[in-house]
Amino acid sequence: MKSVERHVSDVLELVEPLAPIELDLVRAHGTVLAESVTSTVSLPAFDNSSMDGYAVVAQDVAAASPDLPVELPVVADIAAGDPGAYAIRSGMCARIMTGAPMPAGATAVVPVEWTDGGVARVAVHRPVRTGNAVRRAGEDVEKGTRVLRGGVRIGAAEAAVLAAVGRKAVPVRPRPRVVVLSTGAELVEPGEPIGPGQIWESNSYMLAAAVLDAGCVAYRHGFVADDPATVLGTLDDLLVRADLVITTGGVSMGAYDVVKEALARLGTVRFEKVAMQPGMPQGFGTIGDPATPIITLPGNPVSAFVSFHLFVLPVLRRLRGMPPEPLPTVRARLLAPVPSSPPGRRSFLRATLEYDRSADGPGYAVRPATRQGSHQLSALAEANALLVVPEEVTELAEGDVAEVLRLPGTP
Ligand SMILES: Nc1nc2c(c(=O)[nH]1)N[C@H]1C(S)=C(S)[C@@H](COP(=O)(O)OP(=O)(O)OC[C@H]3O[C@@H](n4cnc5c(N)ncnc54)[C@H](O)[C@@H]3O)O[C@H]1N2
Ligand code: MOO
Repeated sequence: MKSVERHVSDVLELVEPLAPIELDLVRAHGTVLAESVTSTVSLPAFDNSSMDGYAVVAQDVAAASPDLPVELPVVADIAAGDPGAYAIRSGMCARIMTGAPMPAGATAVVPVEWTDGGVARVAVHRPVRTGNAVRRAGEDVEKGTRVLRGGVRIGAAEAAVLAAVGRKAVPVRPRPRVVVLSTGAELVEPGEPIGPGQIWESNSYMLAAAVLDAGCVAYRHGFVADDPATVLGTLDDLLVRADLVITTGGVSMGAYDVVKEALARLGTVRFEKVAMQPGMPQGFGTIGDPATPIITLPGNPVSAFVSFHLFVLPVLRRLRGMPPEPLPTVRARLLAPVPSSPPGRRSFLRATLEYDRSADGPGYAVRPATRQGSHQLSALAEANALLVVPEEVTELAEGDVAEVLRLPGTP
């Protein structure tokens, strides 16, 4: 059987980062910057006050005290946004607001709280250091320097710095468009009546949500029945929308394993067994012209979920222009044993990870769920992590330390 690592590197071969497009800042949220951004301006662009108060020559108020305040005439009143070119000399001051440009000649700002707040004349009660409450031009960003590296995801802070340096649009890699298609004759849309032997379809909802959580656009097609011609026809119609297609179901050994049957004929999709539990039967390749990458996940819901997080997430990261990292890993002490794990296959057990302050010192602790079946969605919904049991390990005792993958969206 194929190793997990080998399968990750094989599926990653399917894709390249998407070609950049120019997007308005509002729409760029959640996309990934395609190249570094250099500022054409300094920030702040001009010396300005960080407080409401009075711009002074610091030496003028060096002797100021509550008992012996220094009184100065106020020769200007400068608000934020004031375009005027003001200047002061020793022996005078200007009232100034936060963000307003410093008048030429001033060396510090006295906060209004240290004065009597006068309008024509002001009494200053305390001395200030040179530079007090002054934000210098360029102390945040120097003109010509890089403010963001290519490859960063545009979130709140990134949007702020881009706007602050005056950028309206940026080159980004767009959100990948991912088509999700389930297969199976037993499937019924949730909300519809259900008959004998039927189940409500859940994989396409799960995967569409996981795709959205991964910063991509999801097209949930729902499901098609177990008929190769229908599967191929449906896929053909969906390809125009897709940077990646994900299917679930129909990849194992069954008599009606429709995805395998339909796609194996094309010769561009490989079906293999990966040495893991759950998620053993996997397929990947390309379909259509131009070739669109496709990853076919097993139908068991927990198997599809685990496979998505191990194999599809790195592919989506690469499409977005990010390093195709695996899920973040921590080592954690087991709070309960793992009685058995299949030899030769790596188990990914649903588990709850918590930060623990036990007598042995603080660290992570992990509790494997009791229901580990590939169909047991309730345990999956309670889990925030996947506990990894290596191929050569068949059981773990309480207190053993193991590797744990943190699922996205967990604190
Ligand atoms: N003889 C063998 N049987 C099976 C093997 C094997 O090696 N030999 N592998 C097992 C493993 S492991 C898995 S995983 C499954 C994978 O099967 P398929 O990918 O072919 O999936 P299906 O047979 O279509 O469905 C499996 C299971 O999941 C339910 N399912 C499918 N799609 C959905 C959906 N969209 N929403 C909710 N539930 C879904 C389906 O009803 C089945 O119960 O094969 C094992 N068998
Ligand atoms: O490997 Mo399957 O994916 O056990 O359920």
